Amino acid sequence: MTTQQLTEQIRKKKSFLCIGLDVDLNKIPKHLLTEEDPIFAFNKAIIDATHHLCVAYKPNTAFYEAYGLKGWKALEKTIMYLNVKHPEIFTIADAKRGDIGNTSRMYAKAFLEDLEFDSVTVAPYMGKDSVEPFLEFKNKHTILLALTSNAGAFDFQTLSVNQKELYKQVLETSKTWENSENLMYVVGATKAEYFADIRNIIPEAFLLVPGVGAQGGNLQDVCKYGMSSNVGLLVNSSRGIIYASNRGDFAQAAAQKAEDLQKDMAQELIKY
Ligand SMILES: O=c1ccn([C@@H]2O[C@H](COP(=O)(O)O)[C@@H](O)[C@H]2O)c(=O)[nH]1
Repeated sequence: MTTQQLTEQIRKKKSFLCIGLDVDLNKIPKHLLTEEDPIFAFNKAIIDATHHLCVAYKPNTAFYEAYGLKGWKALEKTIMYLNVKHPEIFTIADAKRGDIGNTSRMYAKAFLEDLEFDSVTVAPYMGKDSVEPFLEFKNKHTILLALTSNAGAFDFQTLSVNQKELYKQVLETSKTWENSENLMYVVGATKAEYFADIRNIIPEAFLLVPGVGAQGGNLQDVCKYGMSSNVGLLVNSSRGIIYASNRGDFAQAAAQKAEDLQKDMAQELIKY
């Protein structure tokens, strides 16, 4: 999917919501545990109830890898279901990969070619040759960790390197890489005061913004400083939506939470 198509979907649905599919078998409704594939059954119900309210889904691969082969199968079924039933929805493999080039190429193939995700999250720490193999895929996107939502972001990302904060150096340097037009960036909603500086360096790039809902980030602040002329934001909520209820009404409860966020987003889209 191109970023232009993504912006069109955002305008059409009046939403830049990304729903995180972080499935924990200890948190899903008990009655689903008797299903042949409880993870997929949960995801399918959530997708069926929410697809009209969001423009992206983001399974965090940790929640699938933790269940071994069964988890990976459930991830494969989920992405296939999305690609067949809702090809207009942007998909993100939140895998946070990155290794020497030879290995990154295999990660890129796994997520962008084999599983056919639209994008994958990648850590910048190993530099240019670890990221460029992901960028080679046409109309696919590499979402680089820039300034993450957790407290540990201040351990390294905001440290000064040659008089510049490291996350700013990541933004600047990554713009020089081959096929850098395929880059998006992760910036946490909990760091809204940094968005203006970030937009000075990357005015139009799409930002994946986790941290509203369970982590306490504020949507209005993110939009005030982070929205670009093409919107340029995908705001993610995972636990705050998918675990709204653990009873029979879980999918409707998730849809209600997603609709609350979508309505707030529609208001923000009018403002900017
Ligand atoms: O900086 C980051 C990068 C990734 N994440 C991931 O996003 C979701 C957030 O889940 P919530 O339940 O809405 O808090 C999760 O998969 C994280 O691993 C992030 O939170 N911050």
